[in-house]
Amino acid sequence: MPADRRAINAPDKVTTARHQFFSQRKVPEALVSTTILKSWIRCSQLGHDTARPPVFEPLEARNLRERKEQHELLRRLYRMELQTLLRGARATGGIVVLSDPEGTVLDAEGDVGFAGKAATMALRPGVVWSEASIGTNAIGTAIHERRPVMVRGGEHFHEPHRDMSCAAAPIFDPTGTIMGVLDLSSHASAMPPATLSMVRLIIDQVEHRLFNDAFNDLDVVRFHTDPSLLGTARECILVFDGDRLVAANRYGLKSIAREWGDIGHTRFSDIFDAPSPGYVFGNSLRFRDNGIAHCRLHLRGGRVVPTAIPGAAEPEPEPISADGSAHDSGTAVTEPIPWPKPWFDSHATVSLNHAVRLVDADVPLLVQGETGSGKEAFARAVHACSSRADKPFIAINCAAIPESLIESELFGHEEGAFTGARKNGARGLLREANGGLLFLDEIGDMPLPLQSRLLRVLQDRQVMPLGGGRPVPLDIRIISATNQDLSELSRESRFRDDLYYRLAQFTITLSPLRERVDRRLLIERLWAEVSRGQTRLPVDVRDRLAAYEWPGNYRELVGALRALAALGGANQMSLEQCLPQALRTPSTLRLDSEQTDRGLLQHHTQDVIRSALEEARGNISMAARKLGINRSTLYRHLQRSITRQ
Ligand SMILES: Nc1ncnc2c1ncn2[C@@H]1O[C@H](COP(=O)(O)OP(=O)(O)OP(=O)(O)O)[C@@H](O)[C@H]1O
Repeated sequence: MPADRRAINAPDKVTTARHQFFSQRKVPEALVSTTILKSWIRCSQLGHDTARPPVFEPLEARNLRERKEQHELLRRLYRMELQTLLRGARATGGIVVLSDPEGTVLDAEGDVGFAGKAATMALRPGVVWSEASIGTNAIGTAIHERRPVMVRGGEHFHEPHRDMSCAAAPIFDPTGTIMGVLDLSSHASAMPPATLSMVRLIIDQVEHRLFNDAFNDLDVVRFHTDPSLLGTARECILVFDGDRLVAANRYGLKSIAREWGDIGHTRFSDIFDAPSPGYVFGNSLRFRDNGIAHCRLHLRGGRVVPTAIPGAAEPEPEPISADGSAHDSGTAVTEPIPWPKPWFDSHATVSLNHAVRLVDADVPLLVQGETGSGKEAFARAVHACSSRADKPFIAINCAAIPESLIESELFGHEEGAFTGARKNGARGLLREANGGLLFLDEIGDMPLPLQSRLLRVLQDRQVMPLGGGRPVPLDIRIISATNQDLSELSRESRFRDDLYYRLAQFTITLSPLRERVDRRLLIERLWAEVSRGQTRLPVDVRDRLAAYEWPGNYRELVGALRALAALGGANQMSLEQCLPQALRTPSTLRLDSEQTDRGLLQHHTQDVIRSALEEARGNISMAARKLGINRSTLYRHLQRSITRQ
């Protein structure tokens, strides 16, 4: 038989597969995709018989109308894309079909000729195209698989459907629930393989629109490594409530290697190098693995973090004067310099993650650190990332309240409890913090008698206001902070050791700013905030700032940067001139960190060489072999260290 006749008469793979599966009850090997094969198996188990047409009952007109109303948002989004879809359908002489999440066809339009034929095959509004109802088909199988599916000709379960091919993809809402399915169907032979890609592109648009004007009360992070894709349907979108991922688009999930099921269980700090979106500034987002993406943040309350996306400029905010009223943009008024957000390094971020878990698990924390090292900022970040983020955060500075008032401030009082008591009494800060987090700053300065009272409150989990009244149950999480050595104070009996053990069930020590290795980066970020991104910090000024000891830690640094921005930001003075006095005196500067690094490296190299020589009992060749370098290199190192000494 000539080759061409053989080709014409040979059954195609799908026909062979159907014969093996439906007639011979065999599993066809490599003739159809596993998606189709699995669907055939499912449909057989559901009792479908390929020889008989499926039995279905279309919805009555009234029920169909109701169903359409129920899915009005889906249909509106679909209609926005309809013209493009119809162009695609016309090209293949096919129809566009929209179904609800159960597979009920809501709308079907396109080529009149094919629409008539499709209707005879039951592909018309009101009919449910689930696998259970119709057998293997693109709509039902896409719903089952939760992904785009193409079903061509004989891949359909039932014989009558062999005449058509369908490409369908589910539309996901931002939490991963299927909202509906979009399908393009045409004559079996007319469907080009690219049809499914086109359906996917349309779905991208529909899903992207779901984020417009939504989530105003949450933080929306839009990002992409390619800045030109920001603002398009292919940008990655993640939505956070505090630090918890609560919604996303498919691109967002894919970029962070997560799935729909991870929504609600993933924290911002699991992915990015910051505790929550509120801690990101500017238009770059750093991943934990150090990758960088361009981003655009819409923080809760409608605040948009400024970015520099071409063609997507944000409207200029109206200038606000110190008293809060808007003023003419022409008036030369000095605007208040912003207070920058804390920017944690990787050590503090790890501690933050631990702290959030501990606080959520009701384990009291003690945060230690020098003055200005960010203890309160840290506690606030813990609160913002904890499950109590929407509950109160009450900070009490035990050193700042006069001793005579601490008791009533903390525990509250009844009316007339003491001379000067408030008219209707006071709830007290402990009760203000009920349900939320209490931050006891400078706990080491709490007077001893009050320590006993606080201990009792913590043990009994209830507070009794001064002057009597009924005890009030308390549900608070506690973070205490100190810049003193609390264990030392307790050894000297200046702090109750039982209270110490109660409050310090886990201790976190924040490092001083001078020990932070990414000081240059930190300074640049803080500067970008205080200068509103309008001036660049000269490299030498940045390096001087980075090299300073900063005894007042972040508080001092932030103060200096704000002063620099106020004086030099508008270029009235050079930034160099505006440096604080202490920074203009070279003796207060530490070694430049690169020099320090170089010194450490040299020191380390000498150590390694010394021990290799010791092990080799002074034998240069053997020591060089141990070190994996040649003898001349080792001689050069030895020569250098001798000249240095
Ligand atoms: N990691 C950080 N990055 C940038 N700024 C920070 C950081 N931590 C704290 N700050 C800023 O430094 C200032 C002082 O911080 P904070 O009050 O938290 O320090 P503290 O350790 O509680 O001080 P004290 O010991 O005096 O109570 C604040 O303006 C805060 O926003």
